[in-house]
Amino acid sequence: MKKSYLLGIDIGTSACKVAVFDREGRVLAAANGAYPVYYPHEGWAEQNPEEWWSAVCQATEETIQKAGIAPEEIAGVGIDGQSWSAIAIDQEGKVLTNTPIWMDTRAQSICDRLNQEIGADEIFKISGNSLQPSYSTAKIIWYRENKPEVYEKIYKILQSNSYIAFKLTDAITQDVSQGYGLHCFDMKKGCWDEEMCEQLGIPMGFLPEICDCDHVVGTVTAKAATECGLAEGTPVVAGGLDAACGTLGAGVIHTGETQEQGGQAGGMSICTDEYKADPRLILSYHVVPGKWLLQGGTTGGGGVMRWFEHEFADYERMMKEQTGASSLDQLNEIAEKVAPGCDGMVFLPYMSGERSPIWNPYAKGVFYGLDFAKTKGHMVRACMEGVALSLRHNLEVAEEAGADAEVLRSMGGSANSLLWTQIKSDITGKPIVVPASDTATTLGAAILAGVGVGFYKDYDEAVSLTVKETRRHEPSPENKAVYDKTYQTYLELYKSLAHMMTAK
Ligand SMILES: Nc1ncnc2c1ncn2[C@@H]1O[C@H](COP(=O)(O)OP(=O)(O)O)[C@@H](O)[C@H]1O
Ligand SMILES: O=C(CO)[C@@H](O)[C@H](O)COP(=O)(O)O
Repeated sequence: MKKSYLLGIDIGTSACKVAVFDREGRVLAAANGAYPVYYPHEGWAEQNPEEWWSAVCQATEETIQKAGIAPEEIAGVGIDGQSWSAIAIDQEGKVLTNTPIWMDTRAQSICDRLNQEIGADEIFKISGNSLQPSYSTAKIIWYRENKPEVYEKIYKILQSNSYIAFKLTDAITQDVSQGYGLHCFDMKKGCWDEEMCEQLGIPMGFLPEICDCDHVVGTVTAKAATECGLAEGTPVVAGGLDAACGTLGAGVIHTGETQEQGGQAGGMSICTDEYKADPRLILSYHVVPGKWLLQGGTTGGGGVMRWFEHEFADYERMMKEQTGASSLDQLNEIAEKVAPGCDGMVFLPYMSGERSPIWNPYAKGVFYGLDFAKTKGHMVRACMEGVALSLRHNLEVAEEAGADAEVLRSMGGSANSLLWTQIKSDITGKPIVVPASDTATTLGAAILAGVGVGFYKDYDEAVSLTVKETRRHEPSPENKAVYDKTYQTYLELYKSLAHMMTAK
């Protein structure tokens, strides 16, 4: 049977997305599978990888069925996933406990201790990243100190995409783009650093061998085929970090090109061909060989709207039954009626502490500027502007680090909002191109599979065939002038409140 299609799987924070693409990047069908984030204590955020797998199985079956193709027509599968998991599996491949995810900051005191003992500069020199609790590193040590019954059974530590690759193929892998989660990963050489592993107290035996993201790690097993509806024997590539796959799926593969992301998390990734680290930012390898991504990664992105909708949109959900407009679309409508600058309201989007560039796990979300004249529309718009202000903050720090962004290429669910994308363009003063919103990340994963199985000659060919511009936003100089003032308030607000945002 002719192998004409590629399948991409994305382990996002709010849901897994699966999509099947043809060679030109057209989406034949897509499906989502939702799962919860558990917040058992303040600062904790966990997910159950077995729930990811169930969601992947359901969404993959649904996608193939909706596409109306035979599973045998799929030439390859690529998987991408959220960063900084610490999925502990035993010798039989059983998940030993829920994994703390990238939003989880429970291990702050372990980071403080290691930064003191080893030296924050020494750790940064090897890893290109400052040691913070959101990364995988301290989570593994947390198991040792707080869950010895789990720790003593650990065979390997996996990342989100490598766990799904394992469920599909039985192969235990670690791709190069997710290496940045561990501070014993040498960010200049792209391999584990044995000495730093030892200093940090991470057994080398826990860490799978590093491979390229487009490396075929195995084929779908008979068991996985029955569970998820793929054909036994379909090649699976290692895949990579979701932000990096979304970057590829948004067409960012050359130095200086920049992705802007609005999934649960927000931020941006600037593509570079030289090692350029800054302790205030995040550095990873791109999924495209020979490139790095200098990232701004915030905790509040699309997730802010998701939270707002969940807590405050009962009315809009009720109205959906009458008008057919989704609650998110209705929130966009009321926000659009409010002027840029939100009549002085400012929102700090630090909804799970904050990652770059302030790195404060105790930071909190703040609405500033409420009065009796303010409406729900003001609150929605302030949320959108706050996320865009954190994007500008990261871009300015990246500029200080020597990485300038000119045009931003958006990806993730937030790019569905024309208003939010325009706000981001106005606040940053940068043009924004939108190739695809919901399917950019799965497209990136599918491209990795395509390059891995020889469906595409190289990344240039894959991107030129599959990535199309769907719309473009130009910054408005008038709005930018208003937002320049809002930005100063935003910075000032955190500076004034930071002394209250500390450990209890
Ligand atoms: N029309 C919209 N307006 C505003 N936000 C939206 C809209 N559509 C989707 N989003 C946001 O996109 C986010 C989901 O993006 P997605 O890329 O699927 O996330 P993840 O990969 O983290 O699961 C949600 O948090 C949601 O609030
Ligand atoms: O940390 C990063 C990238 O470095 C985040 O992008 C997370 O990987 C979460 O991704 P989403 O669930 O928001 O897509």
